[in-house]
Amino acid sequence: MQVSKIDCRSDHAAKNFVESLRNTGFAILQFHPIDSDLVSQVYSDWARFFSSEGKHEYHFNAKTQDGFFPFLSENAKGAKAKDLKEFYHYYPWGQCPDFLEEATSRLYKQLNGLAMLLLDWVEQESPEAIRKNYSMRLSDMVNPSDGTLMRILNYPAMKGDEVPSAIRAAAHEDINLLTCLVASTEPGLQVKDLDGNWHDVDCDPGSIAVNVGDMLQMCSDNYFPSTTHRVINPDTGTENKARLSIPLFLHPRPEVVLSDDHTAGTFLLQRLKEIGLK
Ligand SMILES: O=C(O)CCC(=O)C(=O)O
Ligand SMILES: [Fe+2]
Repeated sequence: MQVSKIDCRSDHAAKNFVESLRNTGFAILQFHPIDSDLVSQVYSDWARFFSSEGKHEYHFNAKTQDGFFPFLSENAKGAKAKDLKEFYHYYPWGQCPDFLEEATSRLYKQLNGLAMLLLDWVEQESPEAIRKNYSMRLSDMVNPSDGTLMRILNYPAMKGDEVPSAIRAAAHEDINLLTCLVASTEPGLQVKDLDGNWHDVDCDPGSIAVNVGDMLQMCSDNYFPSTTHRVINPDTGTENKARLSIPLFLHPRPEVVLSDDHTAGTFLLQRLKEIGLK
């Protein structure tokens, strides 16, 4: 299983992108419009945040879910051990340290803009029989939406005393419609094929990985697969560095209908309970 790399400048970008989502649940974007200097700045600013004790003053709000989630807060659905990560949920309306606000909000806006284009590509390239299941245009489900969040993740260097079964991010599927993941500066992301084998996602620094979440799988009647993925631990020695990554999770407004059984709101609540965040 090889996740395709898409040149966003190509005339065939939309078709190739959607074909890759359909086949693997993932696509890697190259030559995309996200400003790489901004990405570098956001990474170095947040590395500073995670290395400071001040981070604990921004502890997440359990009701609104914005803020800092300390190390070992979250487990993947059904996983016993907690993931070896700490992270921050950034929403434009939520709490954010002053020194991070300007660059972080700029990156949020850029990623959100890219995501609208990608949803239009998905819409345009969906077969008519699938498109008719969408309760509205896909981009209208999330534009605007207070639920879309940017997660800044820090996987600290391994200390050697971790629970043996714990990994950086245990196998999971994303809950939301589509995820735009700013490539990490370190490897580790893997995707699972239908036979249960794991494959490295060859996501060079500078690229953006995009993947289908459960909500798009649901509203496309399983046409697009919400593929299982995980982040594995580094080898010990020189490979053992902290790893940062930044996914933007596109969440429709709560009242948006996804299927006969679920709105985005009811589905999200069910999943947050399953992963220990509610
Ligand atoms: O860190 C990564 O590369 C992936 C993170 C991820 O899959 C998630 O937070 O849902
Ligand atoms: Fe994920």
